[in-house]
Amino acid sequence: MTTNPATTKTIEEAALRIRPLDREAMAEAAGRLDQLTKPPGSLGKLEELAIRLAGIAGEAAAKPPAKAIVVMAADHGVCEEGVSAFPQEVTGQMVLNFLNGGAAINVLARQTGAEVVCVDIGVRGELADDRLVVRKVRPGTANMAREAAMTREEAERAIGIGIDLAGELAAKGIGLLATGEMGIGNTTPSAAMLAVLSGADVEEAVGRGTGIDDEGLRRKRAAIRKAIKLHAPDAGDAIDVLAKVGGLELAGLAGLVLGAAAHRIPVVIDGFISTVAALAACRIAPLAKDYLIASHLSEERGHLRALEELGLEPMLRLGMRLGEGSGAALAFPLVDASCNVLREMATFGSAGVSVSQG
Ligand SMILES: Cc1cc2ncn([C@H]3O[C@H](COP(=O)(O)O)[C@@H](O)[C@H]3O)c2cc1C
Ligand SMILES: O=C(O)c1cccnc1
Repeated sequence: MTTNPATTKTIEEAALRIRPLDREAMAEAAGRLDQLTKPPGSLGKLEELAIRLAGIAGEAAAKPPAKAIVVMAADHGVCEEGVSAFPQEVTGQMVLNFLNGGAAINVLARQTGAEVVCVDIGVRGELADDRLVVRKVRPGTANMAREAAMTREEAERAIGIGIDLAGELAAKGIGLLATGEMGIGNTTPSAAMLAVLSGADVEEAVGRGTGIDDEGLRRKRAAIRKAIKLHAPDAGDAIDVLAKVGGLELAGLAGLVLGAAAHRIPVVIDGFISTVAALAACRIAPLAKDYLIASHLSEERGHLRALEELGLEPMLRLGMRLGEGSGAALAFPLVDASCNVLREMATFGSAGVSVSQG
């Protein structure tokens, strides 16, 4: 398979730039949390998050960060196999909805003052709109049940786009990123990737996505089994898996995770599709895992398995199965809460509150 040395280098450099968390800053945050006017550990996951954010930022009490949700949009050739409850043109139609501010992600982002950055990384057809970030690698993937979804070079280019975008947003002052996606059919490549990367049964990895019926579910499983058999993706090579049975937005989001971690920026991961993209990123650069915050547990079958594969525990369980970054946006206030607890709560000493007797 051909590769482009420049893109291969972008990925390698980002992976090499990812550093372990700052243990000193984490110890300082943990020490401070124990001095605050509350029983030790009583703020549960907020405390764990505060400690990890300190390790990412390299300082114990950083301010709530400026936030952006990157919604990567792309089409999927595998839709020909009848794997989604919705027609493929909905991808482009929803991109316009995002740009006009009418989608669920726009509402949820507005509530937390987050920016939505919508990227065309592989939508079929031209979407002419100044507000759209156009970085199209190709107009949709090929049907993986018949041929590889894309070439390795294209997968690497899509990963590189995500890496570069994280860098551009970091340079603009964004301190917290979230993954979002739009791509009719994309739960199919996500399930295929999960099956290959985790060794899970196709049955365990595949869910109903937008709500396909039993017949559709059978077609979806059959398409995935056929694609895996046909291309035999190498489970030890996440880029091979992305190229053969993945998607352009999945590759772009894997790159976003790598780029964010390289810039010491935490990334809030949304649902099933986003988690599979993050899993691919962590197979490329395992240290990226410490920069991930799992927002919610999606209803989509396979999501729990994907989270377990990463060793992540979601903060919310709301029965959602939308994607777009919707669950991630809902977790933003929790990130702010953990920052503010560390910065604003009084200590036992400063407030004159008696400490524990044992
Ligand atoms: C109107 C609409 C808005 C969406 N927003 C996210 N998705 C979600 O559904 C799709 C994945 O499900 P499947 O693999 O079954 O097609 C993705 O686009 C995902 O982002 C949507 C789906 C629809 C129909
Ligand atoms: O969890 C998700 O991200 C998801 C689930 C179903 C459909 N679209 C997205």
